[in-house]
Amino acid sequence: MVDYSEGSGKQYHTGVGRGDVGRYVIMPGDPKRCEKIAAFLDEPKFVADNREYVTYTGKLDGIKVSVTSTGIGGPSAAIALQELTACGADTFLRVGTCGGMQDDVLGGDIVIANGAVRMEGTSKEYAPIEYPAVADINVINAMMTSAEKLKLKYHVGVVQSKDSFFGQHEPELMPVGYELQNKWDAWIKMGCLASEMETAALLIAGSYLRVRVGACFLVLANQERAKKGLSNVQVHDTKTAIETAVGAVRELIKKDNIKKTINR
Ligand SMILES: O=P(O)(O)O[C@H]1O[C@H](CO)[C@@H](O)[C@H]1O
Ligand SMILES: O=c1cc[nH]c(=O)[nH]1
Repeated sequence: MVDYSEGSGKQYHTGVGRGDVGRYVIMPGDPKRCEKIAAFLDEPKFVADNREYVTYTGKLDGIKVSVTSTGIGGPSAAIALQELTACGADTFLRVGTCGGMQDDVLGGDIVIANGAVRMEGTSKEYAPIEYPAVADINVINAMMTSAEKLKLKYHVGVVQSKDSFFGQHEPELMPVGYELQNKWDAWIKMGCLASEMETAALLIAGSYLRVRVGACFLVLANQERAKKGLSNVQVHDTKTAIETAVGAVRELIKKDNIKKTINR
Protein backbone atom coordinates (compact mmCIF):
# COMPACT_ATOMS: atom_id res chain seq x y z
CA MET A 1 0.00 0.00 0.00
CA VAL A 2 1.14 3.56 -0.69
CA ASP A 3 2.61 5.22 2.39
CA TYR A 4 1.38 8.83 2.57
CA SER A 5 2.95 9.56 5.90
CA GLU A 6 6.40 10.67 4.62
CA GLY A 7 8.23 8.60 7.20
CA SER A 8 6.45 10.14 10.17
CA GLY A 9 4.84 6.84 11.13
CA LYS A 10 1.57 8.73 11.44
CA GLN A 11 -1.53 7.96 9.39
CA TYR A 12 -2.18 10.51 6.62
CA HIS A 13 -5.71 11.62 7.62
CA THR A 14 -6.08 10.90 11.32
CA GLY A 15 -2.50 11.80 12.25
CA VAL A 16 -2.22 8.87 14.69
CA GLY A 17 0.46 6.19 14.78
CA ARG A 18 1.04 2.80 16.37
CA GLY A 19 1.01 3.08 20.15
CA ASP A 20 -1.12 6.25 20.07
CA VAL A 21 -4.43 4.42 20.32
CA GLY A 22 -5.88 1.57 22.34
CA ARG A 23 -7.56 -1.58 21.14
CA TYR A 24 -10.96 -0.03 21.89
CA VAL A 25 -12.03 3.14 20.06
CA ILE A 26 -15.21 5.14 20.64
CA MET A 27 -16.16 6.98 17.44
CA PRO A 28 -18.51 9.97 17.41
CA GLY A 29 -19.25 11.75 14.14
CA ASP A 30 -18.88 15.23 15.61
CA PRO A 31 -15.26 16.15 16.55
CA LYS A 32 -16.65 18.41 19.28
CA ARG A 33 -18.06 15.32 21.02
CA CYS A 34 -14.54 13.90 21.55
CA GLU A 35 -13.55 16.04 24.52
CA LYS A 36 -16.87 15.22 26.19
CA ILE A 37 -16.25 11.49 25.71
CA ALA A 38 -12.60 11.76 26.77
CA ALA A 39 -13.81 13.20 30.10
CA PHE A 40 -15.22 9.73 30.89
CA LEU A 41 -11.72 8.19 30.55
CA ASP A 42 -9.00 8.08 33.21
CA GLU A 43 -5.87 10.11 32.37
CA PRO A 44 -7.20 11.34 29.00
CA LYS A 45 -4.52 12.77 26.72
CA PHE A 46 -5.01 14.70 23.49
CA VAL A 47 -3.36 12.79 20.60
CA ALA A 48 -4.14 14.50 17.28
CA ASP A 49 -6.42 16.96 15.48
CA ASN A 50 -6.34 16.74 11.69
CA ARG A 51 -9.24 17.50 9.31
CA GLU A 52 -12.41 16.05 10.92
CA TYR A 53 -10.41 13.62 13.03
CA VAL A 54 -9.81 14.48 16.69
CA THR A 55 -8.25 11.77 18.86
CA TYR A 56 -7.81 11.35 22.61
CA THR A 57 -6.45 8.33 24.44
CA GLY A 58 -6.98 7.44 28.09
CA LYS A 59 -7.88 4.41 30.17
CA LEU A 60 -10.95 2.53 31.35
CA ASP A 61 -10.41 -0.01 34.14
CA GLY A 62 -6.67 0.22 33.47
CA ILE A 63 -6.97 -0.56 29.74
CA LYS A 64 -6.05 1.87 26.96
CA VAL A 65 -9.14 3.29 25.24
CA SER A 66 -9.28 5.95 22.52
CA VAL A 67 -11.82 8.35 21.08
CA THR A 68 -11.63 9.41 17.42
CA SER A 69 -14.24 11.42 15.52
CA THR A 70 -15.20 10.31 12.02
CA GLY A 71 -16.76 13.47 10.60
CA ILE A 72 -20.00 13.18 8.64
CA GLY A 73 -20.62 10.38 6.17
CA GLY A 74 -19.24 7.03 5.05
CA PRO A 75 -16.05 8.13 3.24
CA SER A 76 -14.45 9.83 6.25
CA ALA A 77 -15.75 7.18 8.67
CA ALA A 78 -14.22 4.32 6.65
CA ILE A 79 -10.89 6.17 6.45
CA ALA A 80 -10.83 6.57 10.24
CA LEU A 81 -11.63 2.90 10.78
CA GLN A 82 -9.00 1.75 8.32
CA GLU A 83 -6.23 4.01 9.66
CA LEU A 84 -6.98 3.13 13.29
CA THR A 85 -6.99 -0.56 12.43
CA ALA A 86 -3.55 -0.07 10.87
CA CYS A 87 -2.49 1.39 14.25
CA GLY A 88 -3.61 -1.73 16.14
CA ALA A 89 -7.22 -0.96 17.17
CA ASP A 90 -9.69 -3.84 16.69
CA THR A 91 -12.92 -2.83 18.45
CA PHE A 92 -14.93 0.22 17.37
CA LEU A 93 -18.03 1.71 18.97
CA ARG A 94 -19.75 4.45 17.01
CA VAL A 95 -21.70 6.83 19.22
CA GLY A 96 -23.91 9.02 17.09
CA THR A 97 -27.18 10.85 16.72
CA CYS A 98 -30.05 9.68 14.55
CA GLY A 99 -33.63 10.43 13.56
CA GLY A 100 -36.32 7.97 14.69
CA MET A 101 -38.39 6.24 11.98
CA GLN A 102 -40.81 3.93 13.87
CA ASP A 103 -43.58 5.54 15.93
CA ASP A 104 -42.26 4.13 19.21
CA VAL A 105 -38.71 5.46 18.67
CA LEU A 106 -38.85 8.80 20.49
CA GLY A 107 -36.47 11.70 20.93
CA GLY A 108 -34.22 10.86 23.89
CA ASP A 109 -34.35 7.08 23.32
CA ILE A 110 -31.24 5.04 22.57
CA VAL A 111 -30.96 2.96 19.40
CA ILE A 112 -28.43 0.11 19.15
CA ALA A 113 -27.77 -1.06 15.60
CA ASN A 114 -27.68 -4.76 14.80
CA GLY A 115 -27.29 -3.91 11.12
CA ALA A 116 -27.57 -1.09 8.62
CA VAL A 117 -29.28 -0.43 5.29
CA ARG A 118 -26.51 0.30 2.78
CA MET A 119 -28.07 3.35 1.13
CA GLU A 120 -24.71 5.11 0.85
CA GLY A 121 -21.79 4.96 -1.55
CA THR A 122 -18.75 4.03 0.54
CA SER A 123 -19.62 0.45 1.47
CA LYS A 124 -20.22 -0.31 -2.22
CA GLU A 125 -16.54 0.33 -2.86
CA TYR A 126 -15.69 -2.37 -0.30
CA ALA A 127 -18.24 -5.15 -0.89
CA PRO A 128 -20.97 -6.02 -3.40
CA ILE A 129 -24.39 -4.76 -2.30
CA GLU A 130 -25.63 -8.29 -1.52
CA TYR A 131 -23.22 -8.49 1.47
CA PRO A 132 -25.06 -7.49 4.67
CA ALA A 133 -23.87 -4.70 6.97
CA VAL A 134 -24.03 -6.50 10.33
CA ALA A 135 -22.77 -5.33 13.72
CA ASP A 136 -20.48 -7.46 15.87
CA ILE A 137 -22.53 -9.56 18.28
CA ASN A 138 -20.17 -8.92 21.23
CA VAL A 139 -20.43 -5.17 20.74
CA ILE A 140 -24.24 -5.34 20.43
CA ASN A 141 -24.50 -7.39 23.63
CA ALA A 142 -22.14 -5.05 25.48
CA MET A 143 -24.19 -2.02 24.41
CA MET A 144 -27.43 -3.71 25.50
CA THR A 145 -25.98 -4.62 28.90
CA SER A 146 -24.69 -1.09 29.31
CA ALA A 147 -28.05 0.52 28.38
CA GLU A 148 -29.85 -1.85 30.77
CA LYS A 149 -27.48 -1.02 33.65
CA LEU A 150 -28.10 2.67 32.95
CA LYS A 151 -31.87 1.99 32.93
CA LEU A 152 -32.25 3.70 29.56
CA LYS A 153 -35.08 3.16 27.10
CA TYR A 154 -33.37 1.48 24.16
CA HIS A 155 -34.25 -0.30 20.91
CA VAL A 156 -32.15 -2.83 18.98
CA GLY A 157 -32.54 -3.15 15.24
CA VAL A 158 -31.59 -1.99 11.77
CA VAL A 159 -30.68 1.63 11.03
CA GLN A 160 -30.67 3.29 7.63
CA SER A 161 -27.36 4.82 6.52
CA LYS A 162 -27.65 7.35 3.72
CA ASP A 163 -25.46 10.05 2.18
CA SER A 164 -27.81 13.02 2.07
CA PHE A 165 -29.09 14.50 5.34
CA PHE A 166 -31.50 16.75 3.41
CA GLY A 167 -32.57 13.84 1.22
CA GLN A 168 -33.89 12.34 4.49
CA HIS A 169 -35.56 15.50 5.78
CA GLU A 170 -36.72 17.15 2.53
CA PRO A 171 -36.94 14.33 -0.03
CA GLU A 172 -39.79 16.09 -1.82
CA LEU A 173 -37.40 18.91 -2.80
CA MET A 174 -34.88 16.56 -4.45
CA PRO A 175 -35.05 15.77 -8.18
CA VAL A 176 -34.70 12.11 -7.17
CA GLY A 177 -37.33 12.46 -4.41
CA TYR A 178 -39.55 9.83 -6.09
CA GLU A 179 -36.90 7.22 -5.25
CA LEU A 180 -35.97 8.57 -1.81
CA GLN A 181 -39.59 8.58 -0.64
CA ASN A 182 -40.41 5.11 -1.97
CA LYS A 183 -37.31 3.61 -0.37
CA TRP A 184 -37.94 5.43 2.93
CA ASP A 185 -41.44 3.90 3.02
CA ALA A 186 -39.94 0.47 2.35
CA TRP A 187 -37.38 0.81 5.16
CA ILE A 188 -40.19 1.77 7.55
CA LYS A 189 -42.31 -1.22 6.43
CA MET A 190 -39.26 -3.45 7.07
CA GLY A 191 -39.01 -2.14 10.64
CA CYS A 192 -36.00 0.14 10.26
CA LEU A 193 -35.60 2.03 13.55
CA ALA A 194 -33.70 5.17 12.68
CA SER A 195 -31.71 7.07 10.07
CA GLU A 196 -28.07 8.20 10.24
CA MET A 197 -25.04 8.38 7.95
CA GLU A 198 -21.94 6.33 8.89
CA THR A 199 -22.86 2.91 10.28
CA ALA A 200 -23.18 0.90 7.04
CA ALA A 201 -19.73 2.04 5.88
CA LEU A 202 -18.19 1.25 9.27
CA LEU A 203 -19.80 -2.21 9.49
CA ILE A 204 -18.81 -3.21 5.97
CA ALA A 205 -15.24 -1.86 6.24
CA GLY A 206 -15.03 -3.58 9.63
CA SER A 207 -16.17 -6.93 8.21
CA TYR A 208 -13.51 -6.70 5.52
CA LEU A 209 -10.79 -5.75 8.01
CA ARG A 210 -11.94 -8.44 10.52
CA VAL A 211 -12.44 -5.97 13.35
CA ARG A 212 -15.42 -5.65 15.71
CA VAL A 213 -17.79 -2.74 15.03
CA GLY A 214 -21.05 -1.63 16.61
CA ALA A 215 -23.05 1.56 16.95
CA CYS A 216 -25.40 3.25 19.39
CA PHE A 217 -27.27 6.51 19.00
CA LEU A 218 -29.23 9.20 20.73
CA VAL A 219 -32.55 9.70 18.90
CA LEU A 220 -32.81 13.45 18.28
CA ALA A 221 -36.44 13.48 17.09
CA ASN A 222 -38.83 11.51 14.87
CA GLN A 223 -40.03 13.04 11.58
CA GLU A 224 -42.61 10.27 11.10
CA ARG A 225 -44.32 11.20 14.35
CA ALA A 226 -44.32 14.87 13.31
CA LYS A 227 -45.84 13.90 9.92
CA LYS A 228 -48.67 12.06 11.72
CA GLY A 229 -49.34 14.98 14.08
CA LEU A 230 -48.07 13.00 17.09
CA SER A 231 -45.98 14.61 19.83
CA ASN A 232 -42.35 14.86 18.76
CA VAL A 233 -39.94 15.62 21.59
CA GLN A 234 -36.48 16.86 20.54
CA VAL A 235 -33.39 15.95 22.59
CA HIS A 236 -29.84 17.10 21.79
CA ASP A 237 -27.80 16.11 24.85
CA THR A 238 -25.74 13.06 23.78
CA LYS A 239 -24.71 12.14 27.37
CA THR A 240 -26.84 8.97 27.59
CA ALA A 241 -25.52 7.62 24.27
CA ILE A 242 -21.95 8.38 25.37
CA GLU A 243 -22.55 6.62 28.69
CA THR A 244 -23.96 3.63 26.80
CA ALA A 245 -20.80 3.39 24.68
CA VAL A 246 -18.43 3.92 27.63
CA GLY A 247 -20.27 1.25 29.66
CA ALA A 248 -20.13 -1.08 26.66
CA VAL A 249 -16.35 -0.71 26.42
CA ARG A 250 -16.14 -1.66 30.11
CA GLU A 251 -18.29 -4.76 29.42
CA LEU A 252 -16.07 -5.73 26.49
CA ILE A 253 -12.89 -5.26 28.53
CA LYS A 254 -14.33 -7.55 31.21
CA LYS A 255 -15.38 -10.21 28.70
CA ASP A 256 -12.13 -10.04 26.72
CA ASN A 257 -10.09 -10.46 29.92
CA ILE A 258 -12.17 -13.49 30.98
CA LYS A 259 -11.63 -15.06 27.55
CA LYS A 260 -7.88 -14.43 27.84
CA THR A 261 -7.78 -16.16 31.24
CA ILE A 262 -9.79 -19.16 29.96
CA ASN A 263 -7.54 -19.58 26.91
CA ARG A 264 -4.32 -19.29 28.90
O1 LIG B 1 -24.06 12.87 15.43
P1 LIG B 1 -23.25 12.12 14.42
O2 LIG B 1 -22.40 11.07 15.03
O3 LIG B 1 -22.44 13.04 13.53
O4 LIG B 1 -24.31 11.35 13.48
C1 LIG B 1 -25.35 11.91 12.72
O5 LIG B 1 -25.35 13.33 12.63
C2 LIG B 1 -24.86 13.78 11.35
C3 LIG B 1 -25.95 14.48 10.60
O6 LIG B 1 -26.45 15.56 11.31
C4 LIG B 1 -24.41 12.52 10.64
O7 LIG B 1 -23.06 12.31 10.88
C5 LIG B 1 -25.31 11.47 11.26
O8 LIG B 1 -24.90 10.15 11.13
O1 LIG C 1 -32.53 12.90 11.55
C1 LIG C 1 -31.31 12.73 11.69
C2 LIG C 1 -30.65 13.02 12.88
C3 LIG C 1 -29.30 12.81 12.96
N1 LIG C 1 -28.65 12.31 11.89
C4 LIG C 1 -29.27 12.04 10.72
O2 LIG C 1 -28.66 11.60 9.76
N2 LIG C 1 -30.60 12.24 10.66
